[in-house]
Amino acid sequence: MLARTPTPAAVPLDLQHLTKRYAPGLPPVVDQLSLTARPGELLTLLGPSGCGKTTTLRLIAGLERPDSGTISIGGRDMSVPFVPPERRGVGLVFQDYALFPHLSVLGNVLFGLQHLPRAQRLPRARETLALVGLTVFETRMPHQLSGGQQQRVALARALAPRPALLLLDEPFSNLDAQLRHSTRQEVRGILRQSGTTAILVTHDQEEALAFSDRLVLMRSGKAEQIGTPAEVYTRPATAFVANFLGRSNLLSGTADRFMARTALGIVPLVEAASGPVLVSVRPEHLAFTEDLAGAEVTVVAREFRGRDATYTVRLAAAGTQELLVHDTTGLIRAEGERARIQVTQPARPVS
Ligand SMILES: Nc1ncnc2c1ncn2[C@@H]1O[C@H](COP(=O)(O)OP(=O)(O)OP(=O)(O)O)[C@@H](O)[C@H]1O
Repeated sequence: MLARTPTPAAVPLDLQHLTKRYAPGLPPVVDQLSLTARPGELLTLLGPSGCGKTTTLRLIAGLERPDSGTISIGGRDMSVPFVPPERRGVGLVFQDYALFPHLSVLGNVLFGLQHLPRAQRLPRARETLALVGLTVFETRMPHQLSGGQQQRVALARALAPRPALLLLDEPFSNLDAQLRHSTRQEVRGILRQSGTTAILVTHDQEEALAFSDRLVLMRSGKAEQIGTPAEVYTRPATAFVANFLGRSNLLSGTADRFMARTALGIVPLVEAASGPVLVSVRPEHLAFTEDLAGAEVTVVAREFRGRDATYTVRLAAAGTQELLVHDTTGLIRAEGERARIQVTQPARPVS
């Protein structure tokens, strides 16, 4: 890739109590959403289908008007008076790259630069193509490029005007698994290099964990939890977050400070709690043990993946309760086999 080209300082986004209903009387699809993106941050809106991710992005872009709440981009209020999409300094990249088929790669990137003085357009377009590593393809037509290359052209077209904020709506979902992975890493590198603040929408938890500096876990239009991927994964605030981000075992029990009594025995807790509690234990935080203090289980099913395996086990002390145990020892256990398991890391109480 060519040398880094200077771009203006990235300008953050601030949403306060943003609310949007598509029809009066219906529940809001974006509900009192407040969040702030830091300069240069890659922030992901993650959540199940219909939770309001795309609507939030459309509100930020100015393609929808909020019912209440405020949007400010680079410290500038977008709501009163309403700032139209083309005046927001925002770049958009969608799922279907939507390149102009009759324009070359260079032509596609130049298209968004009509507002610049003529002499600046070509150098800016070429500089941006260099940033995304497509200089040698500038005369190609879109149909002569791979899906990943087309997506990089779409990114270059959105980045060329140097937007204060880049909005990416499921931009990798049309790519096959391998290309998706590499394109995602490339795009992440390009955004980092250009210092762009970006908001990504995805329903793919692995993508959100790999791409983001912080993620916003959305549910029914609200932010259920905001944090770094590690924070949200290791310390899910709610059972919904624990289940949505990776697999999780939820156990009910009774807490007394940093311990909870559960069907698995005494489980240490990352934070103090008291009384009835639900704890989230990741499958990788459970292990088979020879220790007689371990909880008795019967192996119900095995998902063998070569390097590791996930077992479904039934707890002897809890009737039908089943747990997932991630195992990296390589020791194969048969279905129906009896074994013991223990918790290897403190668990998190969730609401
Ligand atoms: N123009 C519209 N008119 C009425 N309802 C809409 C409109 N656009 C979206 N909705 C509804 O608003 C809710 C949120 O939609 P939105 O597209 O924001 O969700 P999402 O989280 O992006 O979902 P997905 O991951 O499936 O794209 C859904 O119930 C959807 O049906």
